[in-house]
Amino acid sequence: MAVIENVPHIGDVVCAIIEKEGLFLVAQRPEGKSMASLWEFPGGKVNQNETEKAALQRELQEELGVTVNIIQRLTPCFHTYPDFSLTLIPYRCLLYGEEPRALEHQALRWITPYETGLYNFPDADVPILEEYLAQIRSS
Ligand SMILES: Nc1nc2c([nH]c(=O)n2[C@@H]2O[C@H](COP(=O)(O)OP(=O)(O)OP(=O)(O)O)[C@@H](O)[C@H]2O)c(=O)[nH]1
Repeated sequence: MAVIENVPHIGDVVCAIIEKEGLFLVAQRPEGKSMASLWEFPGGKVNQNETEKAALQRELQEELGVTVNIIQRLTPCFHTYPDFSLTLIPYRCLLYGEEPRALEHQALRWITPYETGLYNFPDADVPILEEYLAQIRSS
């Protein structure tokens, strides 16, 4: 029997997989927020009348104080949590040179693809990580 999920949809959330010299950036969500201490890709909700790319650059300025070079949109992931659903839209990005600062996160880490298993990510990130890791392994 099909289960009908009846939770609010928060809309589109863009996130950035920022790469540097074979590493990529993960950011730890702050205490006191939902999914505290999980590691995520920096980003946030797309506002009305805002493009995905503009939202991504705005969020990265707010959270990390950087502007990135947006390289590639990966496959969006629609996911339902117990209390809300979202569409998480990932972009591969490169840095212009500035070093990201943890303006809103507990911590930032540059990790190798091999270290991914050491970090706990929100469930919506899992298929995104799988697609990204498959891409870089085959390149
Ligand atoms: N930035 C980001 N958000 C993610 C990821 N995975 C994931 O499920 N999310 C969820 O997407 C939403 C992002 O919206 P937001 O950035 O505007 O919200 P927020 O961190 O202030 O959290 P809040 O909704 O608890 O206030 C959050 O509910 C967050 O938990 C991810 O990799 N990056």
